[in-house]
Amino acid sequence: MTTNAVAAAGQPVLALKDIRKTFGGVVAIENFSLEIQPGEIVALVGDNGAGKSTLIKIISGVYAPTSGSISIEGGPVTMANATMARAHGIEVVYQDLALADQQTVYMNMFLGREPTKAFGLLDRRRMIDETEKLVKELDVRIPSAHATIRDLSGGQRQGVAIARATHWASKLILLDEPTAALGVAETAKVEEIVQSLKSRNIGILIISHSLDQVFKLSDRICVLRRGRQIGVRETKATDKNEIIAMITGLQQS
Ligand SMILES: Nc1ncnc2c1ncn2[C@@H]1O[C@H](COP(=O)(O)OP(=O)(O)OP(=O)(O)O)[C@@H](O)[C@H]1O
Repeated sequence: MTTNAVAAAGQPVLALKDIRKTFGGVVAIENFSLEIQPGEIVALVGDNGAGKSTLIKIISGVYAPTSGSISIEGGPVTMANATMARAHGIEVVYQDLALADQQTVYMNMFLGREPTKAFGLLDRRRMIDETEKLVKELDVRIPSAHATIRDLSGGQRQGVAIARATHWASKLILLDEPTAALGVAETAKVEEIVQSLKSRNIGILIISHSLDQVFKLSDRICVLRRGRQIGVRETKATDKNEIIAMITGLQQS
């Protein structure tokens, strides 16, 4: 084990402490603290406007928190922009699939981070090999690494987006409503892929409006209401009624 690995052992991949974010007079997030362990899936739930997207944007370097701290494997970091978050091993998968439609699957896996060989030429062989290996491992069923994104179904595209995040994320993947635009069978396939990421020892934070999905995938559930962290529950030790009551602030009968 390297010194870094020893230092990191037992540390959460991500620790947020007392995060607060305001937009002018609007308090979008207050007093938010959460730790995510390697191999853990944490679901972030809350009604519209609860602050979920704001939190994802803070973790991925899109917004700076107004106050509070972020640590990766125990070391404090500043996430000044999205590039910095990526350099810290954090990748985001959005519901609207930030893929280049006209490009092949393998080009999409490396967008902006293409490996090169002599004279700055793209190392296409390596891109194709790495793409094929990963889509096989994750069982993303696409015709080929050469397929063009626009010819794929929504589920296949989301599979590619998750594979890309998996390729680059050494610490954490943020999934923002990854199945919102998908049908039933495609959702099931994407859920299977997300589940399989646990064995890669990275942390996963997933935003979902589907409590079925949250209960199927997560180890813990974190509830936000109007920017406040209402509580975090072990998924096995709670039920939908309790989570709905936490989301709405109303007792379930
Ligand atoms: N750029 C911004 N400028 C001003 N206010 C903002 C901005 N982004 C978010 N907010 C406010 O912060 C609060 C949290 O919004 P956020 O989008 O994070 O919620 P959400 O839980 O992701 O909601 P949804 O489920 O509808 O996407 C809301 O009151 C919203 O209006």
